[in-house]
Amino acid sequence: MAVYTPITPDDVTPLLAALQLGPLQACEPIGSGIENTNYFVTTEDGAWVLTLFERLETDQLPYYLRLMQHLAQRGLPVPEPRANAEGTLVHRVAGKPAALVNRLPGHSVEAPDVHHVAQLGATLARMHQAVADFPLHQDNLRGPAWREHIAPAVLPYLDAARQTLLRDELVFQQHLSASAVAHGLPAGAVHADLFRDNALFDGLPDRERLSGVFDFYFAGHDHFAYDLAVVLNDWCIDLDSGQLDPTRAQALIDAYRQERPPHGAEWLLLPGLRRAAALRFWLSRLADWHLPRPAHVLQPKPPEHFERVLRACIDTPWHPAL
Ligand SMILES: Nc1ncnc2c1ncn2[C@@H]1O[C@H](COP(=O)(O)OP(=O)(O)OP(=O)(O)O)[C@@H](O)[C@H]1O
Ligand SMILES: N[C@@H](CCO)C(=O)O
Repeated sequence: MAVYTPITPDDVTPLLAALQLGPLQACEPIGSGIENTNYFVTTEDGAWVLTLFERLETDQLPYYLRLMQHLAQRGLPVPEPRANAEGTLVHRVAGKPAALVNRLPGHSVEAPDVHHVAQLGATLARMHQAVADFPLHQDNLRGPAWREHIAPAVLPYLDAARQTLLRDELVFQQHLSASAVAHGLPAGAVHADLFRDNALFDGLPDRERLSGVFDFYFAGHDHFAYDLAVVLNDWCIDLDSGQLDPTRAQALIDAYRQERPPHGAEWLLLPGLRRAAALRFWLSRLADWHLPRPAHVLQPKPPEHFERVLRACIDTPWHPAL
């Protein structure tokens, strides 16, 4: 249950007035999610999600909220943060920085099939195209600099074989990041954490439509092909083995390239970028597991899953059929 900051109607009413929304009808805590406090809020104008940020500070939020606004205003299925009369997207509720976004319909899909991943691939490509004129910049805060910083902190918790895997992979990734071909890859503001639990599908079984993509709070500037690698490593992985399911992966890639045909170098580097993506989540899960931040991560996710994904990426690199 992720409600770190309980709120009452009296906490929400001033915000609704500032956002020119009708009177509060309901306000229910959302149980899922581990990072922030989230509430479903209903007014006569519609259904909303109120997020009270428990980790990010007010001055860190505009990048993420402006990116969501940018994508939503270009027709992507992304929640749009509601602005006050001054155009401000970051508000304050119960002493915490807060945002109010429209509530998307649907539910998350735990076992996606080719139909789901194809829709996700097409939407991801449209997101990558839509950020061409996004004016803000923030580095991916879980990118190479963070990787080099966090690895020594988790290394002492690993056995010898895992230490070797981690050290070798850091060296491989240093070479990849420094290569001329990597520097030439198309890049922009990317989601960088678009896992199954950050998308919603709506509609009849077998005909479900992607209704939304949310949780942009790890977004940053990175290669589009890296974002694609993050998505492949979650949506197209067999959770029992950590192996890529080539049928789903090919369906996702086919849908992606119909919307945005990637450059040759993006295909060339995809196996290495899948390794970078697996390493990023292995490291963050190791850090959450061994170095938990007080009261923030209640249920750390098992790091071993991404260790297996990383080993599978190294042992059986996958190249899509083009
Ligand atoms: N705009 C939205 N429309 C509908 N449901 C939403 C929306 N935003 C969030 N939710 C619901 O709230 C839940 C929690 O949101 P989210 O995953 O962003 O939690 P968090 O704690 O902020 O982040 P994390 O997943 O990193 O722990 C989601 O699983 C989803 O069910
Ligand atoms: N999607 C991440 C958590 C948020 O970064 C994971 O599964 O480890």
